[in-house]
Amino acid sequence: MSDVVEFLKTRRSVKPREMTGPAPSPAELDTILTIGARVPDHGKLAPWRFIVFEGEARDRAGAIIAEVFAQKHPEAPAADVEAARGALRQAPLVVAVVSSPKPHDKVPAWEQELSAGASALNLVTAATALGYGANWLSGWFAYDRDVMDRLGLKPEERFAGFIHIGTPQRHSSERPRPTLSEIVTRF
Ligand SMILES: Cc1cc2nc3c(=O)[nH]c(=O)nc-3n(C[C@H](O)[C@H](O)[C@H](O)COP(=O)(O)O)c2cc1C
Repeated sequence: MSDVVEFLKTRRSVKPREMTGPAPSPAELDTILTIGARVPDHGKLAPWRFIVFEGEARDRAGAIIAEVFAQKHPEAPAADVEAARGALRQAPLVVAVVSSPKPHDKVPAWEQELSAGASALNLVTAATALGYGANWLSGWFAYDRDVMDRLGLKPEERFAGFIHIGTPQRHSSERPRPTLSEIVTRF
């Protein structure tokens, strides 16, 4: 079996709390983003874009997330506000995948959204192939219009997810997978 097949058969996500620095170097990040942009994309519309949160940018984004959370939950305990503030702070690098569908008479928005999902998985796969840990996560703030606006999303855009990337501190245990007989039928 080729190394690539073995890699794909055994790839596992890493929890952000089990990641530490270093983050990918600038050259490695370029490689990861380049692979993220190399996905099936009907009509070559590039219906996705990436926002990189690294270093103190994670704190600026966290301050926005915490502020929106506190406004909407004035009774929330301080610990919950702090958890919101730390949403993007565990991994040293977070890349948001923004689904950015373009009006098109032949390519439905659904296909463009699927392409954004492919892009998110390619980022996870590329980071993992370079020896980093990665995890595709969302969270309430990924769907909150105020957070979305303040992180720079246009009205038609949504987050496909946040890809947390860092150096794994330990090996992730296996996760149950569906058996093929549960998910495969033959027509
Ligand atoms: C769009 C999307 C959002 C996700 N959001 C979360 C999340 O917020 N929290 C979480 O624990 N897992 C979330 N996951 C699941 C993880 O990315 C991942 O699938 C899971 O940890 C299993 O990882 P593995 O199959 O890559 O090993 C999300 C997955 C997708 C596709």
